[in-house]
Amino acid sequence: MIPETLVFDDKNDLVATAANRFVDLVTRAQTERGVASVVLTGGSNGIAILRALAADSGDIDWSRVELFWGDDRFVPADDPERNYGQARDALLDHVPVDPDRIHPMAASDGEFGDDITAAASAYARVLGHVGTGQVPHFDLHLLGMGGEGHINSLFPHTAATAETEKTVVAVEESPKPPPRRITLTLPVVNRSKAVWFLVAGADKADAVAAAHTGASAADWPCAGAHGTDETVWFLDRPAASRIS
Ligand SMILES: O=C1O[C@H](COP(=O)(O)O)[C@@H](O)[C@H](O)[C@H]1O
Repeated sequence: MIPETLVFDDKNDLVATAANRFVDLVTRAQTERGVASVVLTGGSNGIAILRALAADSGDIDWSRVELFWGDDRFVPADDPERNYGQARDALLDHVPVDPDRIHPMAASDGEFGDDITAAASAYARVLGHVGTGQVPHFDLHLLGMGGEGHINSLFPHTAATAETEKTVVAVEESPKPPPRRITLTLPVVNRSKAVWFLVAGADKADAVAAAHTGASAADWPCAGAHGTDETVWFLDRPAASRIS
């Protein structure tokens, strides 16, 4: 399926448009299936869209949204690096989400202590136990992206990016700090109906171009992610500068 690529003059417009489409997609999923399932991401734009939704989330019924994370940093719960904590500050503390439908990854001082492998396995069980007993076909998976093309905590030329069986893996030596992370794998990302990339900045232009020209996921992990129904790239002009 050909991805949809939207280019914005202004990063604020990128975030505002993605937030509006988030509202449309989630309310449509709720009308069709009752509950909408969404995978959140960290990073600058991943958190900016949550702030926009805290200000205006239209007709979303937050009690019927199931929330997961694509990755998180394996640090103490109160560490500002936690994607979950940032999502709480930006959105979750401001809307009436059902606490039973919020599924964060474990922190390094949580119930699995410092055992990151146990924490990753536990998240795989969480994915399997919500709803149908199978890993969900998420309605939406949001993705930020690094300049080297990483998505979630899937970095180029790593075992995590090459994983084809496990749904969730531990990353012990992330090239981007902090080094210890938990991440969904590409087979799980690609079960999502919609995959949206939220990308701004000239430092991301090479990775955007690689993903648009059929690069390998090993070289550019972003190139290996796509939705079953739609893949949308929300780009600012500098990030889009190397695609025609
Ligand atoms: O480390 C991470 O980085 C990416 C992208 O971050 P950005 O600030 O360059 O947009 C993010 O999507 C991922 O969840 C996070 O753990």
